[in-house]
Amino acid sequence: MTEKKAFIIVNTGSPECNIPSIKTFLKLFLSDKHVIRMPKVFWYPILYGIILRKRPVILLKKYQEIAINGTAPLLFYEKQLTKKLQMLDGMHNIRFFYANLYSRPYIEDILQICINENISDIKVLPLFAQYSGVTTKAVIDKFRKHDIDNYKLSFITEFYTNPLYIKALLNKLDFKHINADTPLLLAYHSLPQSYLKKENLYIKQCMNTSKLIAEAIGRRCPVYTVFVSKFGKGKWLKPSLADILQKLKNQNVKTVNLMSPGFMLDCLETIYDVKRAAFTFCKNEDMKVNYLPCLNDSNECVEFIASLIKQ
Ligand SMILES: C=CC1=C(C)c2cc3[nH]c(cc4nc(cc5[nH]c(cc1n2)c(C)c5CCC(=O)O)C(CCC(=O)O)=C4C)c(C)c3C=C
Ligand SMILES: [Fe+2]
Repeated sequence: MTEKKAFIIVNTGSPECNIPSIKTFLKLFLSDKHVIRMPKVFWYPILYGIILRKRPVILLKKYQEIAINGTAPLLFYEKQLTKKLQMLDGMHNIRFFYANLYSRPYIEDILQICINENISDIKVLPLFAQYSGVTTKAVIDKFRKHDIDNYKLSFITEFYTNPLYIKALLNKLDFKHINADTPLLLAYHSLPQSYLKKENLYIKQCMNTSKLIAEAIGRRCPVYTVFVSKFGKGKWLKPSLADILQKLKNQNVKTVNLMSPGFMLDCLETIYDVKRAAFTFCKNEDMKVNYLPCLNDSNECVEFIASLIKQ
């Protein structure tokens, strides 16, 4: 009998556009020890007393604004990407799934399907190009917690050096707009500075991703690494997107290109904290911003993931 195989792409997830779903999503996200490293006795009063009361209302409006056909963009693209992978030639012996850390379908749900269907070889792709304890490790630990005898479990991580990933990102750039006067800003999710001792690898990998992109475009324009989506108080990784836009404004720069290689799929963070934040700044300052979407369900992204499966 041939071995049954599954390939699972995994992300943080996104809630449905209603308050209870957003509350559950935030509760799971912000109770995860990979994400919040403060002792629970100090953290829970803030989480339950303030965040879970106030933030869902603010987020509901944002998720409603960015929804695609009523669905959060991250969930929309995960579904599309999985469908396109399943339709690829030569992949009919593999079942493709998407799963999430903090929203439906949860990792546990997909693992249960694999068990029910006697799938014994499971390959997991956490959709984070740069390794972080917050994201990649959270995915690996969740799968390992449910590890069961008699099935093979493997992970594909830290794929930022993969030439097909870089090629897929480059494909988003319009080379007509790449010149010495038009800086390219590359956005990655920020982290609290207090995490840096353990997360040195993450920063190095973000910087190296930017270097690989700069080299691939022949250093034809200035390239800046920026960190976005600071959450709460305290010091986070810098420079922020706002810091660099202000610096470029002071240098009289008129146009910038902007993309988010730290995110495979467009989501609240890329649409609000990257795209909208830059548009708002540039509108006020009379600058132009070309926002380049994430890889999402593009053919180049499908081709890149297919190459990982064949490895
Ligand atoms: C301390 C809090 C957080 C850390 C650290 C953090 C790191 C981190 N996050 C991503 C990717 C995503 N984050 C997303 C949403 C999100 N992130 C946090 C908090 C931290 N993230 C919160 C509270 C939320 C929920 C939304 C909000 O309240 O602003 C998402 C999904 C967004 C969506 O569309 O639903 C992604 C993806 C990375 C890569 C990362 C560190 C490397
Ligand atoms: Fe986040």
